[in-house]
Parts: sequence; C-alpha cells; structure tokens
Amino acid sequence: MGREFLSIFDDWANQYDDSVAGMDPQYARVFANYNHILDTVVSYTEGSVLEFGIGTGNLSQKLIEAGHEFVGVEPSLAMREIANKKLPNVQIVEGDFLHFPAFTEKVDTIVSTYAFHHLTDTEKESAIKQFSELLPIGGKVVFGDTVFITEEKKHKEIDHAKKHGYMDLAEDLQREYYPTVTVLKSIFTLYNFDIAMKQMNDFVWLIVATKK
Ligand SMILES: C[S@@+](CC[C@H](N)C(=O)[O-])C[C@H]1O[C@@H](n2cnc3c(N)ncnc32)[C@H](O)[C@@H]1O
Repeated sequence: MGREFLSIFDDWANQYDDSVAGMDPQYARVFANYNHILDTVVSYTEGSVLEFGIGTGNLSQKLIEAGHEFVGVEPSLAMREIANKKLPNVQIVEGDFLHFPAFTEKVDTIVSTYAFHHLTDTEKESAIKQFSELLPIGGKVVFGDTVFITEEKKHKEIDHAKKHGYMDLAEDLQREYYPTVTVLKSIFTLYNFDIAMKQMNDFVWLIVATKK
C-alpha cells in the first residue's frame, strides 16, 4: 500500500533536516542543490496546492511563503509533528499518495519532493490516475524525485555507493522503487498528461506534468 517504509521515516525525522543540509555524506549527492530543487518546484506551482509526503515541511514552507493555498499529506506521525511545529495553523493531514481525505477545495497543482519512489510502478499508476481525476485541464503535477535514465545507471550508482562504503544508500537504492524516465513518462502519458523532465542533480529529476 506504499507505506512499507514508514518506520524508516519515523526513525529519521529528528535528523532529517541535517541530512538535507548535506551533513550525512552517504546522502550528500542525493540532496545536492536541495533548496534549489524545492524552489524550482515552487516556481512551477500555480494556484491551490496539494503536497504529498511533506516530511519536515521544507517545501510546504516555501509554498506557503509564495502565497499558495496549501494542504499537506504525510503518513509519518514523527514527520508531521516536526512539520506542525514549523508551520502552526497549516492544514497537514494523515494520509499517503493513494489514501487521503476527500477535499472539497479545488486543487490546481499537486507537488511532492523525494517521496514518489515509495510507490511501486503499479501504485504510481494508480496515484497518477487519481491525480488525473482530481486536477482540472491545465492542472499540474510537479515532482522532484530520484529517477534513473536507465536501469544500468541505477546499478552503477549502487556499485558506486558500495565502493565508498555507503551501505545505507546502497540498500535504499535496492529496496525502494526508483523508476526510469521512460516508465514515468509512459504512465503520465497514459493518463492524459503532457510531461517534461529535467535532471537537477545526479539522482533527482524535476517532473512537470500538465493535464490535457
Ligand atoms: C525523503 S522524505 C521527503 C520529505 C520532503 N518531501 C522533502 O522533500 O524533504 C520522504 C517522505 O515521504 C513520506 N512517505 C513515505 N511513504 C509515503 C507514501 N506512500 N505516500 C506519501 N508519503 C510517503 C515519508 O514519510 C517522508 O516524510
């Protein structure tokens, strides 16, 4: 159901902001240009926004500062507690990409960073189908997440991590469901989105999908 990694995030929550600041060498390349990636997601966001997997609320904070109506969805209680402290009076609800409260408010843009890879490719397809139903024509999905140009590139990164003794990163890359560019493009296209992708660091790609 896409929540199989929750205990990792409950345990990571208190150190998460140190990791995104580059203080964990294993993840330094994954989080390279983190603030620039978040700012780029904000720059493509229009209107009312729904964010999935908000973590400690770093992207949420930028979206709210930019003046967007905001609802955040996050399955980890420990992450929600930190985000709630940073962002009092902001609507942050328990849920995940596939199961979240029905919103009466209109949603113009769905955003997420570093989270969509927790769904298998089949679950990604279910989520993108729901996004297509939720968004108006011209509405957008704007994601930043680890994606690989090919499976070979992913295996090279796993070998690189092992060679440097980055065993947590190597395990993560093998355990979670990092998609290829081709797979993501084909799912968004199937559900009536135009999709553009751009590489932001060695791991993370920006995905901007516009509902036709
Ligand atoms: C690496 S953190 C990213 C946090 C934040 N978006 C950021 O960019 O810093 C991944 C987040 O996704 C959440 N998550 C894990 N599985 C999820 C799912 N199935 N649906 C939505 N969020 C999920 C985790 O609890 C965690 O907060």
